[in-house]
Order: sequence, then C-alpha cells, then structure tokens
Amino acid sequence: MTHLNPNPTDTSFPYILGWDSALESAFAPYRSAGLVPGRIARVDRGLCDVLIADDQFADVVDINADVDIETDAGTYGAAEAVTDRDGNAGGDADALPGVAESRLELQVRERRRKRLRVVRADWSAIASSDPTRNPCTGDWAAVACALDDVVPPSAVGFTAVTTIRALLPRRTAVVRGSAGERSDGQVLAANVDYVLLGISLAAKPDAGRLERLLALAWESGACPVVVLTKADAPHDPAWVDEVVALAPGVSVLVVSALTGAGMDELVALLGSGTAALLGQSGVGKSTLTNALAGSDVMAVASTRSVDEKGRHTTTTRELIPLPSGGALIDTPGLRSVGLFGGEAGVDQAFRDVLELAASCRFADCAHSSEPGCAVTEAVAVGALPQRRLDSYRRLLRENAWVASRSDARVAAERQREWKLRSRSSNPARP
Ligand SMILES: Nc1nc2c(ncn2[C@@H]2O[C@H](COP(=O)(O)OP(=O)(O)OP(=O)(O)O)[C@@H](O)[C@H]2O)c(=O)[nH]1
Ligand SMILES: [Zn+2]
Repeated sequence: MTHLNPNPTDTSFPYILGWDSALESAFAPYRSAGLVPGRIARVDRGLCDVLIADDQFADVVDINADVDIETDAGTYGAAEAVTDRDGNAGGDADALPGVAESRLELQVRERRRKRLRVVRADWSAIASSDPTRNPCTGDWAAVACALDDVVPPSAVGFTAVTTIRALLPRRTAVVRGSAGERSDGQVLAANVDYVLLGISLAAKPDAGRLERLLALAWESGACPVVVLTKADAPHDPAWVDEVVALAPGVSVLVVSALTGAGMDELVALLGSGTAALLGQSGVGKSTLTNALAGSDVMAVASTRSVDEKGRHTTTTRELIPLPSGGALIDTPGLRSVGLFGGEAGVDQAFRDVLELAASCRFADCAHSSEPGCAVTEAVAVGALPQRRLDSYRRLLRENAWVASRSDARVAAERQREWKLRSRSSNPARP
C-alpha cells in the first residue's frame, strides 16, 4: 500500500494535507465544541465529500456497537441512526434497505484507507446567498461527528452521515468572475499553495490567455506555476521561451505525462503542498492528475458513499491526496476566465511593466503621452511588446469594471435589506 507521505514529521490527517499550528488555533473553539477538522474534497448542491481522520467516526462507523441514542422518535441503536432515523426505531437492521449496503461500504473503506476517511456531509446549515462563502473544494471545515449530528437520510435522500458546522478562514482562494450577467465570484479552489496553469505545447500558447490565468493565479495568494504539457508533441522550442517571458517570477515546467519527462521536477516542486490545476479543456489535466496520483490513491477519490452514480454526471472540482504527499485539486476545463477584482494579481502578473513604470518621470504616469515615460520608451525600442502593455491595461479595466459592478450589487443589497427592515418595523408602510 502506498503511504501518503514518506517523510514529514506527522503523516497523519489532517497534517498530511497542510494542517498546522495556525489552523489548529483557528480551530480551537470548534474543537472545544466537540467538532473535528475535515477537508472538503468535493462539493455538490447541499452535500459534500469531506476527508476526516480515520479514527474520528469510531462511534458512528462501528454500527454494530451497542450504542443507544435518545431521539424524539425513541431510543434505538446506532445502525438505525446512520441509515434510518425517521421512525423505524427498533427495526431489524437487515430488513432495512440500505443498511447492509452501507455496512459493507464502510468495511470496504476501512480496509482501503487507514488514515483518511471520506464521508458525506450536509452543509445546508451554513449555506450563504453569497456563493463565495459556501464550501469549496479545499476548504477546511468544522465537522460534527457526534451521533446527535447524524442527518436523517430521508431529509437528504442519501446516507448522509454528518454535517458541516463552519468553514475556517481561507488562506488562499482561486476566485473567478462567474460567467454571464451575475456579479458573483466563483471559488475554484481554496487553501492551495500552488496554482498550476496547464498550457499545452501541442499548439502555440495563447499569450493573452496565459496572462489572464496568471493574474487570476497571483490574485489567489498562492504561488503560480506554469506547466507546459505534452512536451512529447512536436513544437517550436521558442514557444517555451515566449511563455517564460510572459510569466516573470514564475517557474515554468515542461512536462509530458506520456513519457514522464519533467514529472519528477513537478513532484519535487509540489512537495507536500496543495495545488490546484487549471487550464483549458484538453490540455491534459486529467492525464497529469492520473500520473501524479497513481491508481492506489485515486481509489481514495473514487471512494464514495452509496450514491456512486452522481460522479459520472457532474463535472466538479475534486481534491485528490497524492502519494508523494500533499494534494491536487483537479478542475474541469475552463472556458472563460473572468477576473474577480483585485489589482494586485494583475500587477504581479505584469511586474515587468511595473518595474519599467518605476522609472517614469511622473509617479502618476498613465504611460500614454507623458514626457519621460519609461514604459512607452520601452515599447518604442521594442523592449516591451505593445501587445503586452495593451493586455495589462485591458485586465486592469476589466477588474475595475467587475469591482464597480459588485460595489453596485452590495449597495443594492443593503438598500433592499433596509427596506425589508423598515417595512417589518412599520407594516403600514408600502
Ligand atoms: N502527446 C500527449 N498527449 C497527451 C498528454 N497528456 C494528455 N494527452 C492527450 O490529450 C488529450 C486530452 O487529455 P485530458 O487529460 O483529457 O485533458 P484535460 O485537460 O483533462 O481535459 P478536460 O477534462 O476536458 O478538461 C487526451 O487525448 C490525452 O491522451 C501528453 O503528455 N502527451
Ligand atoms: Zn509612464
């Protein structure tokens, strides 16, 4: 069996996935409330898969244990509590559909994983109207695991076993503007150390697309890494140099999942961190994920509760623990990458332009027709491509627009809340 991480000081969950003393102190109040830390591996509507330490669910998992639970419906055993809590008190466990299956399921999982357990969790109790505040792949959560917290399966249609009570503050988050008219952001991955930008070498890389992805990645607070995939495919070596020039301060790795070229370097760079893998459909993200994960650990990701059929139909982001330590968050191919405010990301992606700007005569130089502008001079002598300057300006404009839209939305929401409140305090008013 593959060990999750051969070298770190603590190889148990949650430390294996980046848990540390800072997270532990943020978690302290939840721990005193009897909750356990879990990392969200994938999110569906209202339910999610959460990774927790294997020993946390001893009382629930051991459904043969002689545990009696007091509920409104009466006193009955733990087996019923897990699978049927809505009135079948004292029923014969084997006669209840789902019970035998779930017991077998749990045993299989037990044998497969020694340290990590995947459980279904209901997060509806913490659902927010702001989608960026809802659970996301990579989030650390406070998970209830006492028998009192077991969700009645009838309420959710699954053998849900627990609930998410709170999310810990995110250290990093990859957030894009959502497609369409809405001004909401969409969190693609939370608490990642690296954002891997997959770009295929099977075709000439698109400069504008890469610049946009880099701005998004920098804005997340994590470290961007460009991964040029399909290195085995015939390509112009100059493309690699062009990408390096487009990504100042960013590691550019050239890999082939097919031949294994560059894979050791990628594994070494990731160490025991968590990485999110972004890129257009077809750049080879899934192939790369499989190569990094290995079949043994993929079994963790595919270990699901009884609702196996859900996974083939939904395209979701999924956190996969890696055999080398750490984890990879695989994401479905990105069609559009809207930015979601924040100038810092754009500025970091264009640090070459900013470095030039530092030499402009005027501190507030707009790099258009000012005398002594180092940026336009660099363009004039061919040191900075006009395309790149245009791209920088375009992304800044886009961010400003997104920010103004969300400001307007926040103002409108405040207005509406105020109206509701004044209406309820004075029902006679229209
Ligand atoms: N030559 C070559 N082909 C590759 C490599 N990696 C992936 N491919 C091929 O590229 C195609 C797309 O690969 P996927 O891994 O499905 O790409 P993806 O980025 O996950 O695509 P989505 O799941 O749609 O986002 C497949 O036909 C792969 O066989 C590689 O290293 N070299
Ligand atoms: Zn200037």
